[in-house]
Amino acid sequence: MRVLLALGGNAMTADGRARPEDQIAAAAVAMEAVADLLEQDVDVVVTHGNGPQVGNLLVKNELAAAVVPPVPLDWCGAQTQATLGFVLMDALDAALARRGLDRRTATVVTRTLVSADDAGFARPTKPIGRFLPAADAALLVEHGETWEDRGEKGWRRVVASPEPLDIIDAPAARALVDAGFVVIANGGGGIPVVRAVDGTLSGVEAVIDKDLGAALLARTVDADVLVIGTDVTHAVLHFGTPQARDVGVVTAAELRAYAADGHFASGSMGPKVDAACRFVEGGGARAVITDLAHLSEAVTGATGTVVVPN
Ligand SMILES: NC(=O)OP(=O)(O)O
Repeated sequence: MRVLLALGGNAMTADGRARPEDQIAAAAVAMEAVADLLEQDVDVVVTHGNGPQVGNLLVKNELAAAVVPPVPLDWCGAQTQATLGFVLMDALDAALARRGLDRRTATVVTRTLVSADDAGFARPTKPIGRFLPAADAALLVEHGETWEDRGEKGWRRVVASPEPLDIIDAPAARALVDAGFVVIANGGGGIPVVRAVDGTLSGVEAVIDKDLGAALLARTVDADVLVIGTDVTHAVLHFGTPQARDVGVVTAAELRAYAADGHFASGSMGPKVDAACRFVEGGGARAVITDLAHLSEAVTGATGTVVVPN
């Protein structure tokens, strides 16, 4: 069995501040689960989010712009692929060594094609970086940024998030998987690039949704199961109300109907549900949404929100 494991950027950052020590601790938990699966002869490919991390890098760039040249958002995304790849490889190598497993790990810097005409460029939807109180966010809106009320945690900056169309570097990831490497690829949904009429690629300032990128990568590497690791054990109906109810085993059609009824927040559970449905609608056997502590059980469908074909 081959599994694509998508780790949430928020789940990797404890309180959302994305301190290095929190990310290292979360990577250790997640990579123990990966090592468990490898020990059971399950083939694992890993991808990860970068929302908190790429937002923090953008702020550092902006604050330091008078001192050193700032870099664009797609460069920040590329930097998060390298940093999180490094953290995950260190954690995975340690977990493999404890079990005496002889596997090599590799991170692929991954570009993902988007359309320059994508409606997402005109309407920012992807939450990144830290949460702020409404008054602080209002000041940044006056400076031209787009911020959105994200509920009880506060306001969060939103940026363009075009649809992922093609994972340019999937062949490299696939070759490494086939050669026996445990591969980390398409972090942050991939570095968004557009193709000019002459065929050349160039980065664009956006952050792709990593769950939608994961659904595409999972099909590209022929994964049987997509597991989306986040900070909750299940998708929840009537979230935050006395009627709240975990979603267990569900068909893609049933889950899409719940989504159409407004049960899942945009930029949060919404894209995870969409990605899970896309994966099974495209031929995947099962997609599971759960937290980092339940990753290895989730692969068999024993826990979490388990999305199955209609
Ligand atoms: N790129 C992305 O979707 O990251 P998060 O999962 O951290 O929001």
